[in-house]
Amino acid sequence: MSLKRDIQTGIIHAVETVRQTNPMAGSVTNSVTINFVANAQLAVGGSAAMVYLPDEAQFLAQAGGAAYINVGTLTPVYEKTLPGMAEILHNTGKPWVLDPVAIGIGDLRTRLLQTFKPYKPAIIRGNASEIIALAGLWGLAGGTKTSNVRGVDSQDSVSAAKVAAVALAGWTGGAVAVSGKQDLITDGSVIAVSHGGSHFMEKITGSGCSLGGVMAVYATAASGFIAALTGTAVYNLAGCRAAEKADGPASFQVHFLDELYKAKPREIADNPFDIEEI
Ligand SMILES: Nc1ncnc2c1ncn2[C@@H]1O[C@H](COP(=O)(O)OP(=O)(O)OP(=O)(O)O)[C@@H](O)[C@H]1O
Ligand SMILES: Cc1ncsc1CCO
Ligand SMILES: [Mg+2]
Repeated sequence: MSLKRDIQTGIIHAVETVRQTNPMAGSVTNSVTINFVANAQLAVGGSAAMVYLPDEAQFLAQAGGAAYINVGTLTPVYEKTLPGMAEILHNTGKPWVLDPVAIGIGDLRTRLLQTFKPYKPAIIRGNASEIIALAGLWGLAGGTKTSNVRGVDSQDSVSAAKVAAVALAGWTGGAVAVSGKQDLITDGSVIAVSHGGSHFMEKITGSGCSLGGVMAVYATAASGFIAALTGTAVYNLAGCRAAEKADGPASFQVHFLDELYKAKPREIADNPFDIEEI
C-alpha cells in the first residue's frame, strides 16, 4: 500500500474510533473560545471538560485519553495549573496538544511556553507566526525570537513556518500543524499539506483553538501525525461545505458545527492533501 493510502486508512480508523468510543480530552483553554472548543469536540464524537484550577487539571490529565492546553487568555492561577498538568501528561505518556496562542505577549506566557519544552506535546498546533516564534523560544531551527507575532492572528505564510515545524517535530517526536489558507502537518519525516476550508474561518474567532481541541480528541485514537491530519481534514471539508450555505460569519459557524458532525469517515480521508517525504 502507498503511504498516502496508509494515511487515509489511519484517518478513517481515527474518525470511527472516536465516534464509537466518545473519548474525553480535557482542556485548559482561553475564555474567548472555550464554548466553541467544547462544541467542536462534541460534534466530532468526543467528550469535553474545561477547567482552570491546578488539582482539577491534574485530575483531567489522569482521567482523559488526551488533553488540550491553550494559553490564549492567562490568569495568575495558570502559573500553578499548566506546568503540573503538562508534567503529568508527559510522565504518564498521554498525548497532549499545545496551542501557543499569541506567543510573545507578556512574561507569564513566555515563561509557561518555555516550561513546556521538556514535556513534549504530541501535537503543537498554531498559525505560522506562532510556530516560528515557538521554535525561536525553544532555540530550534527556523525560529526567530522576534517573529511577526502581533496578537492572535498570523502575519506569516504557512510555507514560511516549514523549517520551524520540522524542527519542533524533531524535538518532540510528535507532530506539528501549521494552520492557514492551506495547512501543513509534519512529524519531522513526512509533510502533508491539506486543502479546503473557507475564508470565513478567519472571520470567526476560535477556528484554530477548536481545531486544537478536536486534534486532542483524535489523539486519543491515533498518532499525533494522524490525529493532526484528521482534525485538519475534517475542518477543511466542513469549512468548505459550510461556506456554501453561509450568508456571513455567524451562519457559517452554525453550519460549520453541523458539517463537522455530518462528515463521513471516507469523505474526511478523501479531503485533498499532498504528501512529501523529507
Ligand atoms: N483563508 C483561509 N482559507 C481556508 N481555510 C482557512 C483560511 N484561514 C484559516 N483557515 C482554516 O481555519 C482553521 C484555523 O486556522 P487559523 O490559521 O485561522 O487558526 P488560528 O489563527 O489559530 O485561529 P484562532 O486563533 O482564531 O483560533 C484551519 O482549519 C485552517 O485550514
Ligand atoms: C481573540 C483571542 N484573544 C485571546 S485568545 C483568542 C482566541 C483566538 O486565538
Ligand atoms: Mg490561534
